[in-house]
Amino acid sequence: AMLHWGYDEHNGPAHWKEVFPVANGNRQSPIDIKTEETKYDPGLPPISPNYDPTSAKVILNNGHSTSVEFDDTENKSVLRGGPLTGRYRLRQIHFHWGASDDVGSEHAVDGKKYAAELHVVHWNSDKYSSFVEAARQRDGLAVMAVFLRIGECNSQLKKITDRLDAIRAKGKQALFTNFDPSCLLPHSLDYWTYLGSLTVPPLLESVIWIIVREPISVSSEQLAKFRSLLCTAEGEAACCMLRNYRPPQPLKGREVRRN
Ligand SMILES: NS(=O)(=O)c1ccc(S(=O)(=O)c2ccccc2)s1
Ligand SMILES: [Zn+2]
Repeated sequence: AMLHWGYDEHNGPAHWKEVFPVANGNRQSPIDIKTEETKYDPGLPPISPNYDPTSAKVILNNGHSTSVEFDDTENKSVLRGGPLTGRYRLRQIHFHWGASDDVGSEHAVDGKKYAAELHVVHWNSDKYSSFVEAARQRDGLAVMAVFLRIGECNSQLKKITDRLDAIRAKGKQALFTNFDPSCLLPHSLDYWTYLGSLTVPPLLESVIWIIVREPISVSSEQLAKFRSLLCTAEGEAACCMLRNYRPPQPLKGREVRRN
């Protein structure tokens, strides 16, 4: 069976069930959102992110993606509203992309994949006392997803893509502060929402997904910088992080609501 999970032929999403049987569970993510089958819910309020730029700490290459990690020791940066009950504390943001611009997002919309997808990860700090505890609960995590489509250079995203050469190898991190991830959100925060899971091992079924419907732009050159990140540590034979998306999973009767 696979040694370390990844996105290659020998350790990719088709193999993950060998070590993480929940991969075949009833609320796996991502999904293909069939817009005609989504249900309008007039009771769904707007989502309201409220982030403090001083929460940002480091930018990291964890070998599977690049993430910006936030200080989540207090309720300084939280997401509330939408399908959520109470406050969900900002933990980290990260990205998914593909080997070419025509694929890369994890969620799809009527079978269409975007070039990449931003995930803004939060945990239920009103009900649980730690991220790790929350990650094991059905309502423990809330991930806001934003699609990236190929277009003009995204000046806000540039704050991240310009730092990637400092963290090329797996395990490398660099200081990254004074950053409010709201700057990456589109004008409209209209969304779809459904109950799902982490899209990476351990694939925990603890995520309330909030998929923002309006995409943001990214240039082809910016996206190429993500692909030049390495999945390997310094000193190891270099291997580029060409793709890191899981394909859509069975809906298994779940409802997708929209506001
Ligand atoms: N793609 S995703 O949004 O589902 C996701 C990937 C990784 C995380 S995590 O680092 O928060 C994390 C959370 C729990 C366990 C391990 C990592 S969340
Ligand atoms: Zn993700």
